[in-house]
Amino acid sequence: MGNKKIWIINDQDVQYATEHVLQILHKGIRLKRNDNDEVSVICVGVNREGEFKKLFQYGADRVIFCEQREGYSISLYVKCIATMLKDKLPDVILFPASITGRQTAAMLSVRFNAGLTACCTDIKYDGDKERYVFIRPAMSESVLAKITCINEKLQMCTIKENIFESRFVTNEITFNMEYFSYTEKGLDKNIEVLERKALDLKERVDIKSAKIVFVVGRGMKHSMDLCKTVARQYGAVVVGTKAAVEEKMIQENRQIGQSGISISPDICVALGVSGATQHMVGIKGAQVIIAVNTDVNAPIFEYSDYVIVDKGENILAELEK
Ligand SMILES: Cc1cc2nc3c(=O)[nH]c(=O)nc-3n(C[C@H](O)[C@H](O)[C@H](O)COP(=O)(O)OP(=O)(O)OC[C@H]3O[C@@H](n4cnc5c(N)ncnc54)[C@H](O)[C@@H]3O)c2cc1C
Repeated sequence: MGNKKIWIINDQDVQYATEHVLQILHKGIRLKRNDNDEVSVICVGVNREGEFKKLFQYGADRVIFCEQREGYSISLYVKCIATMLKDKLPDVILFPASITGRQTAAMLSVRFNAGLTACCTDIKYDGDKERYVFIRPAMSESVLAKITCINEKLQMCTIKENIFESRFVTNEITFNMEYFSYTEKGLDKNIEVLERKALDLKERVDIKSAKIVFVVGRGMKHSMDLCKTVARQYGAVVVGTKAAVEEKMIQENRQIGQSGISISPDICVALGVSGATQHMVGIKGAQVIIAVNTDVNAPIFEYSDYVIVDKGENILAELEK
């Protein structure tokens, strides 16, 4: 039973010590069985000493850094980390379940034939089997699956934000930096970044800390303008179901539920939402749920504090100031 190398892959190319990464870092530290196990954070991108310092303050034993000045490209990112992997052979790799993290984890797991568990809610180490055990809800949250990779040594998982807590460890740090060099050959470069554009600020809403949300479902397909107008009047953020995303009523980053985000607002007004379990897991933290649905038997009513059997449009018209 050798010493374990626990890796955390950063999903950013400038700001490395994000809250999400610090949360995963704290989990990585708790997976150490003794002082010889080592937790490393892997950073690919721009040299940022202040960010590295924060990673050490939050408990990283080592930062492995590969400088890439050309900006983010998934192919470069994956190839760079793959080269590091071959060289340094970690035992377990934890990724943020962000778009970049998920893409990178999927591509690397195929390349290395490694086990990959998506969206873990906990990780343990089984000393008898010398394997990590990845825990996550399955079958509509009715069971907790414990997943172990039995075929390959390398094991990976992705972790959503706010599953673990970050924890400041110390100001007395050692800058244990390891520099890694990777240069992509011109011909290998099959993706070119033409333009980098920041998201429209209007779209950067802080959904997680919203106090009032209007959740729209497919039933509101023809009433989105009215819904947005009324939401604005009440200072509410408009989010929705997977069906609402598929119908292009809202953007993907506003999807609530199992494959989206979880919210815990003070008031959640659900309009035209049927109440599928995959959706309800994302709003179960709401203080008060008010559901409006034309179907008296809509499952969402079972989870709601107030129910209104009516068209969503009628209720919005009543609410409009
Ligand atoms: C692996 C997996 C992951 C998933 N992840 C998610 C997830 O993260 N988030 C998510 O939301 N879903 C998720 N789903 C999909 C989920 O199972 C449901 O299909 C989805 O939530 C249904 O969305 P909906 O309620 O908007 O649509 P529908 O089920 O079509 O419901 C529409 C509702 O609107 C009502 N209605 C119709 N007209 C009106 C009106 N004028 N006024 C008021 N009510 C009206 C209807 O009675 C109905 O109840 C997932 C599914 C799977 C298999």
